Amino acid sequence: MSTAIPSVPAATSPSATVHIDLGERSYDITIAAGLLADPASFDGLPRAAVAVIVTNTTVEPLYGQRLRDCLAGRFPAIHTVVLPDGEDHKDWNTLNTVFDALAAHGCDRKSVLFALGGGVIGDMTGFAAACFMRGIPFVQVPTTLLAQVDSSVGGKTAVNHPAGKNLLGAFYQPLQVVCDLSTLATLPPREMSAGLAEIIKYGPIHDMDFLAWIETNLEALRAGDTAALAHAVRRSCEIKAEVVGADEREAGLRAILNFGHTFGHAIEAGVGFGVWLHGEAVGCGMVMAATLSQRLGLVDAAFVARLRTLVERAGLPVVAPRIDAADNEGRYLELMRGDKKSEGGEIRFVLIDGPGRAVVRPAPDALVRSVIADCCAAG
Ligand SMILES: NC(=O)c1ccc[n+]([C@@H]2O[C@H](COP(=O)([O-])OP(=O)(O)OC[C@H]3O[C@@H](n4cnc5c(N)ncnc54)[C@H](O)[C@@H]3O)[C@@H](O)[C@H]2O)c1
Ligand SMILES: O=C(O)C(=O)C[C@@H](O)[C@H](O)[C@H](O)COP(=O)(O)O
Ligand SMILES: [Zn+2]
Repeated sequence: MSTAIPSVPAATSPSATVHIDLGERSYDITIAAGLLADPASFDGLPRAAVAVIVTNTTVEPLYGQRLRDCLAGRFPAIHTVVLPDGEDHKDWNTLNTVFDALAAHGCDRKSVLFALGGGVIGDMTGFAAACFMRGIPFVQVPTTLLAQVDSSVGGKTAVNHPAGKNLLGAFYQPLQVVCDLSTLATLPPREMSAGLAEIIKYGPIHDMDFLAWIETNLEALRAGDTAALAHAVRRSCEIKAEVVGADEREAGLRAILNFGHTFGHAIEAGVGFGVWLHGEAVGCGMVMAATLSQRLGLVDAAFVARLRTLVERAGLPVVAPRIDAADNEGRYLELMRGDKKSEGGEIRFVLIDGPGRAVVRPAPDALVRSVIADCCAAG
């Protein structure tokens, strides 16, 4: 029996280049297994005296030398800055240690930074590049699924603040994004699941055919099948490039990429950064946002159930944590009022108003409270 959606589309090539066009600037996202074994992967880059690789204690022993070997013929001096691992280190203090290293290594405006790691390293390196000498070039070399399908593309860079997720940051684009799919072979299953959350996100907000493809290919993706991963990374980057190309600085459309994040960021901050992975919080946040969409009459119960089932199948939590023993709903609302999409203290949610279509709008507090109460673990 044949199905309408093949398990991996015949057109999927093991390698692809996605172009992101931002008007005055543009860059390529190259996707293939083995890019870190080939110096030609970095052929488009300018030559400079100094390159600095920013990575962490987990990724450096896995891929640091491969990247240094790739860059050796291009940069006379290559330095490596190894940061502590974890979302709880995505902060101003750790960022400051990057500035210290750039100054100590005599970096100038032509020096090139390389972000080698997941989204935490990518966001911090990008922000460091945006700030140092008012802006130096940087390259994204994402090594997690989440970073390859989302964080390395589009130029949002940031660190966290105790008052909120990604509160300090800049829009600052990389020169190039190099996604070596073979790095995903060492990624723990929990981190693969976290990446799947951001892949699933692209379905409800933009492409229901892609959602159906993910449903069919979920086991292959979780097993690390290269052809399936190549398609998921390519399609995710295509959608993100299209959205960011239309609205680089989130004046409007780009906010749809925040589906699941209003609730999700409240979860991350509420339980403490690093306790729930970003992708876990986004997965659960998407179920909460879809539930709110249903209660506003925008989608039906079957849509919410379909999304919830997929999030659960991806190995992600679908029951939200309690974040305050005395006033759980109040604490969620308080954290969400500090979200970057809020206006005048009014929370604006990314909601689904039809399969494959998102809208950004406020919702009555009482309704939001009912969603939090029903989606959270029992007290
Ligand atoms: N800028 C954006 O548009 C954007 C988009 C989505 C998420 N983010 C941010 O990205 C961060 C989450 O990124 P993440 O999920 O990649 O988390 P992460 O950067 O913490 O990486 C996850 C874990 O995997 C390890 N790791 C990385 N590559 C590995 C590999 N190949 N093999 C084995 N282990 C590896 C890391 O050391 C870390 O322990 C959050 O801070 C989130 O806010 C930013
Ligand atoms: O690129 C975007 O735009 C996104 O919103 C992608 C999100 O997945 C990502 O987590 C982003 O960092 C969230 O940004 P924020 O502005 O809500 O902090
Ligand atoms: Zn995200």
